[in-house]
Amino acid sequence: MTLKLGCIADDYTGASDLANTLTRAGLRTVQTIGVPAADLALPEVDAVVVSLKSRSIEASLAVARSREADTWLRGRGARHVLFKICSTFDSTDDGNIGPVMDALAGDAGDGIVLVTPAFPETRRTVYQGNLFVGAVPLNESPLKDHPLNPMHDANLVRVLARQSQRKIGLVDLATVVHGPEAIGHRLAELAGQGIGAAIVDAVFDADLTAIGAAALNNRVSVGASGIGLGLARALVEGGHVQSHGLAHHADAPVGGLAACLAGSCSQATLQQIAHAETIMPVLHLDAAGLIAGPDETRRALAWARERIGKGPVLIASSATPDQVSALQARHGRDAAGHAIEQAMADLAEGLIGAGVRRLIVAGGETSGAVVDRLKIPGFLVGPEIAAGVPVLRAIGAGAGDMLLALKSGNFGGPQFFADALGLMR
Ligand SMILES: Nc1ncnc2c1ncn2[C@@H]1O[C@H](COP(=O)(O)OP(=O)(O)OP(=O)(O)O)[C@@H](O)[C@H]1O
Ligand SMILES: O=C(O)[C@@H](O)C(=O)CO
Repeated sequence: MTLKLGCIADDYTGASDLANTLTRAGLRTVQTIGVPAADLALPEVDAVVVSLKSRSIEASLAVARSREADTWLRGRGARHVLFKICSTFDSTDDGNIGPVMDALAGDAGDGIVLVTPAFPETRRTVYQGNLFVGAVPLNESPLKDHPLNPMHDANLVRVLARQSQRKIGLVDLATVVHGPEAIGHRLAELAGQGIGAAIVDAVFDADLTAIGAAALNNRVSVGASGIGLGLARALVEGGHVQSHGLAHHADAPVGGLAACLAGSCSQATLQQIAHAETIMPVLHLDAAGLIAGPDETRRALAWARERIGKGPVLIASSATPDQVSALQARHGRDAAGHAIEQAMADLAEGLIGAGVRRLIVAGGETSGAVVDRLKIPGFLVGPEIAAGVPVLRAIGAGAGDMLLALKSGNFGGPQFFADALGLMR
């Protein structure tokens, strides 16, 4: 295997978002869970997206795991490695975007790193270094209420400067519109001024093409699926990769029962759960009960077993920002988050034991806990359900023949669960 592109994603939904984007841009792509074991039979691919659950862990651990993935990817031919972060730059002043970027760029010998979370297809744009979610700045969007990484500053030059040892600069839109050479010249100018990373503006899809072409001149870049799209286009248009379609049998039916789990508390997910209540049984979990002990998950599994033979069900811990804050005040943010993630993993394990083979999970951290518990080593990419969310087919020993969808909290329309079930047969 000689990879044309290596990617390290800081959560599992973000990894599947990127794998979806690369696949649709013509790259044969596989998503792995962690650095693959030697016995994982990978198909011939152009790109590998190594999923880590590293977005909200201690920074030094995120750095160590990311460097392991970087070594594995470069050992299989990847000349360029994209560190895939959230399009809403989910992080705190303690990291982990800055520390991981510093480590990967230092290992690669890159004097300056191109950074952009822009992904116009999902209405994430960057202008003068400020991140917009739709029409509002990041700090006025629902991301200000994120349970783990509330975002209170839209200016990414400031945000990254608080996390990184490098000086952070800006490549503005007026430069980007003049193409990859102009971007490259500006990056060189900034590097000459001692700048070690630059937030790069992107508002339109065409900006991603220029940015991707410029990024390939370096060995590391940082961003979301938007820069991934730009990198893929540059690889195909530069003749480095022949464009391909979906992996063989990635979308073949598996049959079996279906279920949905929601741990995301995003505004989009809450809307999707409300719609799901019009088409399937939905159980709203007692989050405090999940933290208290196993009784709540036992109750939920019994509820599910009574119903899943008749059709899909949805089980949600999701709650409004006020409810989340109240629970976190009682139990602590990280402790509450971890306990609920593990409870959702317990539920997933129980649902698989009850015959579920088609599983939809809403939330990045929630997906990480579920996939780790199910010990799935990797995924092939199937059809796209919504922007940034593909059907995934489990691969690897012990995975069993399963279809999953790992939905980023903010992605998908109100009918997402129905749309996903319609594609996961
Ligand atoms: N009722 C609740 N109260 C407090 N925390 C909750 C509740 N339900 C879920 N959580 C926690 O909130 C966090 C949700 O994070 P997760 O990454 O799963 O979703 P997300 O951030 O919306 O998705 P993404 O990362 O893909 O954008 C998890 O730690 C989860 O355990
Ligand atoms: O880029 C995004 O917004 C998503 O892929 C994500 O990272 C969700 O956790």
